[in-house]
Amino acid sequence: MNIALIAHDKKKEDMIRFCIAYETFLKPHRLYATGTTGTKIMEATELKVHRFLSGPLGGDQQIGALVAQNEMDFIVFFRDPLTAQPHEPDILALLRLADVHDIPVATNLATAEIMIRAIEQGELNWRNYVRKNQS
Ligand SMILES: O=C(CO)COP(=O)(O)O
Repeated sequence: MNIALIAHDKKKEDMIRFCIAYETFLKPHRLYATGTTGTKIMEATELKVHRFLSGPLGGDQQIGALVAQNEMDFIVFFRDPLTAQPHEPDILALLRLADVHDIPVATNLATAEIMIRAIEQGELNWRNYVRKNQS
Protein backbone atom coordinates (compact mmCIF):
# COMPACT_ATOMS: atom_id res chain seq x y z
CA MET A 1 0.00 0.00 0.00
CA ASN A 2 1.02 3.60 -0.55
CA ILE A 3 0.45 5.43 2.72
CA ALA A 4 0.75 9.19 3.32
CA LEU A 5 1.69 10.47 6.78
CA ILE A 6 1.02 14.12 7.54
CA ALA A 7 0.79 16.00 10.84
CA HIS A 8 0.42 19.63 11.79
CA ASP A 9 2.95 20.95 14.28
CA LYS A 10 0.89 20.39 17.44
CA LYS A 11 0.06 16.85 16.26
CA LYS A 12 3.59 15.78 15.33
CA GLU A 13 4.12 14.16 18.71
CA ASP A 14 1.00 12.04 18.12
CA MET A 15 2.32 11.07 14.69
CA ILE A 16 5.69 10.03 16.08
CA ARG A 17 4.06 7.94 18.79
CA PHE A 18 1.78 6.38 16.17
CA CYS A 19 4.73 5.51 13.90
CA ILE A 20 6.75 4.03 16.77
CA ALA A 21 3.78 1.96 17.95
CA TYR A 22 2.98 0.68 14.43
CA GLU A 23 6.49 0.62 12.97
CA THR A 24 6.30 -3.11 12.21
CA PHE A 25 3.01 -2.64 10.41
CA LEU A 26 4.21 0.40 8.45
CA LYS A 27 7.60 -1.00 7.40
CA PRO A 28 6.50 -3.09 4.37
CA HIS A 29 4.42 -0.26 2.91
CA ARG A 30 5.57 2.63 0.72
CA LEU A 31 5.47 5.67 2.96
CA TYR A 32 5.13 9.29 1.89
CA ALA A 33 5.04 12.40 4.04
CA THR A 34 5.12 16.16 4.00
CA GLY A 35 8.62 17.50 4.68
CA THR A 36 8.87 18.12 8.39
CA THR A 37 6.60 15.24 9.35
CA GLY A 38 8.73 12.85 7.28
CA THR A 39 11.97 14.09 8.80
CA LYS A 40 10.67 13.64 12.33
CA ILE A 41 9.35 10.14 11.58
CA MET A 42 12.72 9.07 10.16
CA GLU A 43 14.55 10.52 13.16
CA ALA A 44 12.34 8.61 15.59
CA THR A 45 12.06 5.26 13.74
CA GLU A 46 13.86 3.04 11.21
CA LEU A 47 11.14 3.74 8.63
CA LYS A 48 12.06 4.95 5.14
CA VAL A 49 9.80 7.80 4.10
CA HIS A 50 9.63 9.62 0.78
CA ARG A 51 9.45 13.25 1.79
CA PHE A 52 7.68 15.92 -0.21
CA LEU A 53 7.84 19.66 0.44
CA SER A 54 6.72 21.00 3.78
CA GLY A 55 2.92 21.42 3.93
CA PRO A 56 2.82 25.23 3.72
CA LEU A 57 5.21 25.12 0.75
CA GLY A 58 3.10 22.69 -1.29
CA GLY A 59 3.57 19.26 0.30
CA ASP A 60 -0.17 18.66 0.73
CA GLN A 61 -0.65 19.44 -2.96
CA GLN A 62 2.11 17.03 -3.96
CA ILE A 63 0.39 14.26 -2.01
CA GLY A 64 -2.90 15.42 -3.56
CA ALA A 65 -1.36 14.86 -6.99
CA LEU A 66 -0.76 11.19 -6.11
CA VAL A 67 -4.35 10.93 -4.89
CA ALA A 68 -5.57 12.43 -8.19
CA GLN A 69 -3.57 9.77 -10.06
CA ASN A 70 -5.16 7.12 -7.81
CA GLU A 71 -1.76 6.15 -6.43
CA MET A 72 -2.38 6.81 -2.74
CA ASP A 73 -4.20 4.12 -0.78
CA PHE A 74 -4.49 5.52 2.72
CA ILE A 75 -3.80 8.90 4.30
CA VAL A 76 -3.05 9.52 7.95
CA PHE A 77 -3.48 13.26 8.41
CA PHE A 78 -3.36 14.41 12.01
CA ARG A 79 -4.80 17.88 11.61
CA ASP A 80 -4.69 20.55 14.27
CA PRO A 81 -8.32 21.60 14.62
CA LEU A 82 -7.47 24.48 16.98
CA THR A 83 -4.89 26.42 14.98
CA ALA A 84 -5.43 28.35 11.74
CA GLN A 85 -3.12 27.16 8.96
CA PRO A 86 -1.80 29.54 6.26
CA HIS A 87 -2.27 26.82 3.65
CA GLU A 88 -5.83 25.86 4.62
CA PRO A 89 -6.93 25.84 0.93
CA ASP A 90 -4.27 23.20 0.18
CA ILE A 91 -5.45 21.08 3.11
CA LEU A 92 -9.07 21.26 1.98
CA ALA A 93 -8.01 20.45 -1.58
CA LEU A 94 -6.24 17.29 -0.42
CA LEU A 95 -9.23 16.17 1.65
CA ARG A 96 -11.55 16.94 -1.25
CA LEU A 97 -9.49 14.82 -3.66
CA ALA A 98 -9.48 11.96 -1.15
CA ASP A 99 -13.28 12.09 -1.20
CA VAL A 100 -13.36 12.32 -5.00
CA HIS A 101 -11.26 9.15 -5.27
CA ASP A 102 -12.71 7.34 -2.25
CA ILE A 103 -9.41 7.18 -0.40
CA PRO A 104 -9.63 6.59 3.37
CA VAL A 105 -8.28 9.42 5.52
CA ALA A 106 -7.65 9.09 9.26
CA THR A 107 -7.56 12.54 10.83
CA ASN A 108 -6.99 11.39 14.38
CA LEU A 109 -5.23 8.65 16.31
CA ALA A 110 -8.37 6.68 17.13
CA THR A 111 -9.36 6.38 13.46
CA ALA A 112 -5.81 5.64 12.35
CA GLU A 113 -5.60 2.68 14.75
CA ILE A 114 -8.90 1.27 13.50
CA MET A 115 -7.70 1.63 9.90
CA ILE A 116 -4.44 -0.17 10.66
CA ARG A 117 -6.41 -3.12 12.01
CA ALA A 118 -8.67 -3.06 8.96
CA ILE A 119 -5.68 -3.00 6.58
CA GLU A 120 -4.07 -5.88 8.48
CA GLN A 121 -7.25 -7.88 7.91
CA GLY A 122 -7.14 -7.15 4.18
CA GLU A 123 -10.07 -4.75 4.13
CA LEU A 124 -8.23 -2.42 1.76
CA ASN A 125 -6.79 -5.04 -0.59
CA TRP A 126 -9.23 -3.90 -3.29
CA ARG A 127 -6.92 -0.90 -3.74
CA ASN A 128 -4.26 -3.22 -5.23
CA TYR A 129 -6.71 -4.23 -7.98
CA VAL A 130 -7.75 -0.63 -8.62
CA ARG A 131 -4.12 0.44 -9.10
CA LYS A 132 -3.21 -2.64 -11.17
CA ASN A 133 -6.15 -2.24 -13.56
CA GLN A 134 -5.41 1.42 -13.99
CA SER A 135 -1.77 1.07 -15.03
O1 LIG B 1 1.39 21.47 7.13
C1 LIG B 1 1.34 20.28 7.01
C2 LIG B 1 0.15 19.63 6.45
O2 LIG B 1 -0.86 20.52 6.06
C3 LIG B 1 2.46 19.43 7.42
O3 LIG B 1 3.66 19.90 6.87
P1 LIG B 1 5.06 19.50 7.54
O4 LIG B 1 5.08 18.03 7.67
O5 LIG B 1 6.10 19.99 6.59
O6 LIG B 1 5.09 20.22 8.86
